[in-house]
Amino acid sequence: MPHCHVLPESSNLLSSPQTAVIMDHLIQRPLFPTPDKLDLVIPCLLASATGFLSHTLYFIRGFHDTSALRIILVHFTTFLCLTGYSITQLGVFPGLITSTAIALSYLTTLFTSIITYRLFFHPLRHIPGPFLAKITKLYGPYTARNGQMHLEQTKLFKKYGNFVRIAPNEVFMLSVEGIQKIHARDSGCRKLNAGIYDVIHFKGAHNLNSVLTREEHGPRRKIWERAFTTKALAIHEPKTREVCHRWLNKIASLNGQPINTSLFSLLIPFDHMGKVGFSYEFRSIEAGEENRMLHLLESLFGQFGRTGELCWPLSIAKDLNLGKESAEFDRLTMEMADRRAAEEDSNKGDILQHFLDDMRSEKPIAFFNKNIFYSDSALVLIGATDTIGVVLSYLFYHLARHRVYQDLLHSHIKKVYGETIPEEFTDRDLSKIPLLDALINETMRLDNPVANNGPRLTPPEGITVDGIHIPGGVAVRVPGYALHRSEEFYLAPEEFKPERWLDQAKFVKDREAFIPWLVGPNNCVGKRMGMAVVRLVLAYTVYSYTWNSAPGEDGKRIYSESKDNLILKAGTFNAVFTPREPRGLSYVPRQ
Ligand code: HEM
Repeated sequence: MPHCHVLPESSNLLSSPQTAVIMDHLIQRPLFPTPDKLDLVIPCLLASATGFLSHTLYFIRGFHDTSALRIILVHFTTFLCLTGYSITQLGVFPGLITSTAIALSYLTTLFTSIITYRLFFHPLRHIPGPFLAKITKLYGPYTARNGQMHLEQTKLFKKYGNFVRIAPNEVFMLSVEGIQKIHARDSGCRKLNAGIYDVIHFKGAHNLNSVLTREEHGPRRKIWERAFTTKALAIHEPKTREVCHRWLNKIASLNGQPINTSLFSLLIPFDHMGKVGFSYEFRSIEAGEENRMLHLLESLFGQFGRTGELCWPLSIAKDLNLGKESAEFDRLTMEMADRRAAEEDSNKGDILQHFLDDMRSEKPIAFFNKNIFYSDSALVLIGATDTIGVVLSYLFYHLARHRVYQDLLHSHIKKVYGETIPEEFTDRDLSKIPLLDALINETMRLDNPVANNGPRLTPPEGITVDGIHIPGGVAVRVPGYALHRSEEFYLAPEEFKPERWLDQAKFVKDREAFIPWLVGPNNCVGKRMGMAVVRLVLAYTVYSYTWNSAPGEDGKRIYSESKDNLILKAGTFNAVFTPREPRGLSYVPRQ
């Protein structure tokens, strides 16, 4: 029987003197060979020194978010090379352990050095703020966890005062002097390396809002301004009226059913910008839902909101062409821009016409290539949809809750109905009605569309605001949402009081603290059009209808579901519209 033989043979083997030597050796050796302790000390010390030096010589200096992919690749490649080398020299396990120990020493020292510096040596250490915000930018996504960064920031100002260190190298402030020091024409603050603008571009071409230098911004802004002169606005206005009539037709067709006014508040400016920007009909008001392009736009804004404006992940996603939706939005914008560029009747007077005129001129001053054209074409939709959308959303809401203003406004606007054009309103006539602008201003004060305003980097010499010195190379902002709700600048700031804009001495403590359009060379280039659209939509609606909260609508969701996606987005609000009496004034649907 075979195993009868094996047993005696193996027992012979086990008892032989050679086997005893081998067994002794095996028992004394550890299961996995590890490098001798002494072998690791010097490489780990060297790695720690490298970690310290890479912080003090590289990471501490400047803005590296746009180099995130390169930084990760360099570190990863170095680790792979180190591991490969260690394995060839020491064998698999000792090699792996050695390279891991070296990497950990490097990273531990790097992060210890970064955290120690940020807490105890950083020039912003005297500015109060949450502990986590002082050591990591990840505090941004943390505040954005519910998509309501604007509310979280407002709370921080209440807790820490008017200057808050919101990230290791970033200060938010509520200050009128700060607005001028950061945004005025003579300010030394710039967008380059300040944060979010650095990562907003189309294949490297920044749009007017995200261009990083004044030299590039100036000529580009000149072209944009041509699209908003009095003459240009007169060409746009009939298109705005058409959109207003489509909105009224839609209300009529829904025949008293509840309408989510926050949804239509987005569809109206989106359709409007299709017409005014591209001479294109989206017809989403008729459809009563977001089309694919608007859906993508909203989803892209949502990404900004969710990441809390943390730039390096956005930069990596861009470098790696991740993000199907972003690519699809770019593709659709290119298609729309190309379609418009190919149209034979090029003299349409829309916004793109001005871009095309410069691009096709003998000596373009700003639109030097197609990517700039695409980038700014996208901005036409981006800049004018959600901004107007949020103002209309909250106007519908406030006026439903304060019905008295609907009737009051109606009594004012009916006087200018048909004054210039039979059976129509014009923006020129409406702009003479103080109550209308007071309602719009108060809505923008309470729910400032661009909730945070973009960051700017302080010049090398720094800036001093309200006696506080902010050193050079720091990202600074004045977030409009929190500013507009501060008791320091407004009486009863949480209340909807349009009268404050009629009798400013009473309720507005400092008029300079009202910045829905921002100030300085980067203020809103579309301000006049934005106001015109909101005035016309509101006037046509109030003239023809009254509206109330729909049954079951408690008005809470418009705030609880609101999102700070760079531009504020209102939550749902359902209202029921009733044709205004007497009958003669009710709306007769038009084609
Ligand atoms: C209620 C409506 C609007 C509001 C509240 C608003 C607000 C703002 C704000 C606060 C800025 C400065 C943002 C920053 O510094 O990053 C801005 C810039 C801009 N807005 Fe508007 N906007 C509105 C309507 C429009 C319209 C209708 C357009 C037309 C396309 C437009 C196009 C732009 C552009 C192109 C910029 C960049 C200007 C520059 O950097 O020179 N906006 N807007």
